[in-house]
Amino acid sequence: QTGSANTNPSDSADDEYITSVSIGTPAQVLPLDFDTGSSDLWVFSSETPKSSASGHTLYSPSKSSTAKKLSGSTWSIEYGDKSSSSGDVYTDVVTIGGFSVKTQAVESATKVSTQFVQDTVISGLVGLGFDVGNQVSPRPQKTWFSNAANSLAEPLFTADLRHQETGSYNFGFIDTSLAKGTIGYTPADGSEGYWGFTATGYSVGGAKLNRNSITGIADTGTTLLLLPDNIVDAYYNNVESAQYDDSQEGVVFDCSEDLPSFSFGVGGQTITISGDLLNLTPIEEGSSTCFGGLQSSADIGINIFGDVALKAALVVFDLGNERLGWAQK
Ligand SMILES: CN(C)c1ccc(C(=O)NN)cc1
Repeated sequence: QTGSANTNPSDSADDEYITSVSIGTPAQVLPLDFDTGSSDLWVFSSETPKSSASGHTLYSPSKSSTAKKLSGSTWSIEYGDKSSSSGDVYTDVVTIGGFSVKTQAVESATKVSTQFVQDTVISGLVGLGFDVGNQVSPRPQKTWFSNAANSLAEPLFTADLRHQETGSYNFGFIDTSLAKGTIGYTPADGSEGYWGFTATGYSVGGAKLNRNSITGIADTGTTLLLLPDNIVDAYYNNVESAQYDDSQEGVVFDCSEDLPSFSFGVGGQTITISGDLLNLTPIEEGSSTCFGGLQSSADIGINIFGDVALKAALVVFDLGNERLGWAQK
């Protein structure tokens, strides 16, 4: 068996990617953010305070004949950007891309931070990280993919995120036609719950790869490519108008400037992110100052290959072989 779901950028900056997920009987369809950087499936629900829930599509367990309360279980999660949510837990049928998991832990939010309240284009997250990262207590729950893996044709999924166009999450199969290059594989370290890996080097503007290990995570739930300062500086030294903007908390530059590409080595392949993909968006509507897709990871303590990097590739999240595959797109 397999599953295939379309995913769409949430806005003109490709801030997030939205995928429709069906929960319960009859089906309640919610727009969710697939997140390989976390391991909880949580949703805005009938239990979310009305003032926080306004504008969001809600899951109502009381209206689902297959919903069951997971008594005594609660959850609480905080993300890298300090956003957070918490609540209680149901089990219900969850269908993604035509593949159904009958008894999936659906974490219902009784509290959500302002970042989520304001982000009305999504009604929750689908964690696609490793089960060790699940935040349900007293008994951690499995992710949707972990529950599905044994029934899928192959225990893997792929992410094909695109700039301003529809992409896909495929489960149980690899559609190699989505890629231009060969898929290069490298070991994945799931011990922290993330899809951790090590890139072998980087280059700016098509130059020869500087060999240096960059350990980070492949995170569909993070917008930016976040790397060490020495690499960020090496890149922006090639962007004449680049400067650090305190209010924006990142490097900005003239939108009219042609940006160099940025490449990284992984699994024996080189993934090249075009300059266009590295110009994320004007800092404000109509501004001629643009915000960079590559920013520093110094304040986070972990390097994150977020959507800016993932958009340049077809990425294979191979649980069965504990490895990540990358192919140029
Ligand atoms: C506030 N929102 C929508 C978030 C979504 C995802 C994340 C995240 O760190 N994922 N790895 C943080 C915040």
